[in-house]
Amino acid sequence: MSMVRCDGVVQIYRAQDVEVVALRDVDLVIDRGETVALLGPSGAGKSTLLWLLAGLSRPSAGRLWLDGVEVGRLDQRALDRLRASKIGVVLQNPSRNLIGYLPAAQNVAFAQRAVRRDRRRVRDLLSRVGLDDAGDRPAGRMSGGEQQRLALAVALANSPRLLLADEPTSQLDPGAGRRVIDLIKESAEAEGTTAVVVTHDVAVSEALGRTVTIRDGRVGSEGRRGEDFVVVGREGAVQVPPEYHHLLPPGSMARIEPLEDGVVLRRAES
Ligand SMILES: Nc1ncnc2c1ncn2[C@@H]1O[C@H](COP(=O)(O)OP(=O)(O)OP(=O)(O)O)[C@@H](O)[C@H]1O
Repeated sequence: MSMVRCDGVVQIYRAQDVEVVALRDVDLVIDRGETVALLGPSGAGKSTLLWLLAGLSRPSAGRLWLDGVEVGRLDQRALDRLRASKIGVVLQNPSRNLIGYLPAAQNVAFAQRAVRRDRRRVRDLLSRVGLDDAGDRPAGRMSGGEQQRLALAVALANSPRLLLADEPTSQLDPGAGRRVIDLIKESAEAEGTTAVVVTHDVAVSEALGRTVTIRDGRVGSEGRRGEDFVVVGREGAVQVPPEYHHLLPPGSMARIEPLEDGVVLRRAES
């Protein structure tokens, strides 16, 4: 069964009189144990999608399943329970994941409140993010990079089925970034944790099993094993990647030439 299934997911923000369509008809299936890098330009809708997958808001339209359960059918309490027991989240600003006055180790332990407490896992996670000796330090007194690593330990504390992380290496040097990547991959391999990671860090996207690129609120392309593919969306729509806009600029006319295994798009001379 898939861990994540989005079926025509739409997300609209309403601020005063203005509506922003952040996601439009997102179709996406992520299997259990997959590691996915969510890529795309600023404002494309990556954080919005992550927020929905975290159960932190509900889609404006469309259907979303997490671990086989349709989110729209859960009441708030059931959704909170699903989040606490099955989902781990690293938000973009790491301090938002942490309780500043609590020592690091207690932050990790607190994240186990909905599952069985496991002190060994707390110690092990702190060690794997390179914070072995920092367990007694209040999270609020840690550097941005330390908080970012602690936030990952907190997100993994409850052995989540689904790990969601928004730019988890943005404040880390390459060595610490590598540890974070390794921990995400090892969790997937050893525990079957599905991971979806928003990132601009090439080291992260290259290390994960699959890339999904969001452009203008849609799944524009996907990459597997180093090869990129455009995705034919609903009603047959395809996004021409920006690197080919000089050949086929947005708004230009094109001819479609059928081949046996697909079609070719050629700019029509005006
Ligand atoms: N709370 C909000 N209210 C109104 N509009 C919002 C809100 N959050 C996001 N948006 C808008 O929704 C769109 C998608 O934003 P989102 O943060 O999901 O993009 P992103 O791909 O994560 O960008 P970045 O890489 O810069 O973080 C943008 O146009 C953004 O301005």
